[in-house]
Amino acid sequence: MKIGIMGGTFDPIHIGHLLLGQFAYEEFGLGEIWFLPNGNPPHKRRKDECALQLRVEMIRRAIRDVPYFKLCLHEADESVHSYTYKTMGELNALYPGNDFYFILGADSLFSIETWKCFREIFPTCTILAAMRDDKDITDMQGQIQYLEQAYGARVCILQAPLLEISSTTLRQRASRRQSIRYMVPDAVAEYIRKNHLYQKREADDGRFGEDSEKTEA
Ligand SMILES: Nc1ncnc2c1ncn2[C@@H]1O[C@H](COP(=O)(O)OP(=O)(O)OP(=O)(O)O)[C@@H](O)[C@H]1O
Ligand SMILES: O=C(O)c1ccc[n+]([C@@H]2O[C@H](COP(=O)([O-])O)[C@@H](O)[C@H]2O)c1
Repeated sequence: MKIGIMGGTFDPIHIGHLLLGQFAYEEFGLGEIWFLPNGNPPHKRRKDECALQLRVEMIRRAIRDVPYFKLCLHEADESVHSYTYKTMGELNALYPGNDFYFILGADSLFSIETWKCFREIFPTCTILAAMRDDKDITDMQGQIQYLEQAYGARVCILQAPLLEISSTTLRQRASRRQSIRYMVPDAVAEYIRKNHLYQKREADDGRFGEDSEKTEA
């Protein structure tokens, strides 16, 4: 089977991630998309980060209605750093009949040479790279050609809607008690609200996320 791997910190998961999964599934004829939350990402250490268990719960809620979206807990260990080269090597060994497609945004494609043992990633998967932020198609094609020639990487452009949305923006909006509706699935917004995630104050005054009971107009 052709498996898409959507790796990320998912703090929190948002519709940008889900759309990448959906478009990769359709465009490349994938059988399943595995959402792979990293347990202990060495490249992302922040004071306000959510514990792995909470990030996983948000993914569960985000993907529960989509039969071909799965949760992959292979990196779900906060006691060790998560490294893609290691994970992809292990997934290939564990599931030898599958072909893996690693899905990422342009920011990740341009920083991949800073990843640990990054050369070892390329033989384990085809990379599906989506455009993001300030990188345009010419930048992307240049970077793809470079990675192919320098390392024998297999990289394809993933045509997905360009969305200026990030987990950083969502954490900021949540901490300011601005709505995150439409940027995350309703079930994720509800989970964030109920558990007071990304908020400094303990109590929920009901304003957050505009998810309090509807009144008639
Ligand atoms: N809006 C988006 N468009 C394209 N790719 C995205 C988008 N959001 C996230 N990605 C990609 O999804 C993968 C996982 O991203 P991650 O979980 O770090 O989310 P993020 O929104 O980039 O988080 P943060 O703002 O905390 O850095 C990365 O490869 C990233 O490039
Ligand atoms: O292996 C590494 O050194 C490495 C460095 C940066 C990012 N990654 C992986 O790239 C994916 C997207 O990461 P991020 O930072 O956007 O959440 C996710 O699966 C990370 O584990 C991996």
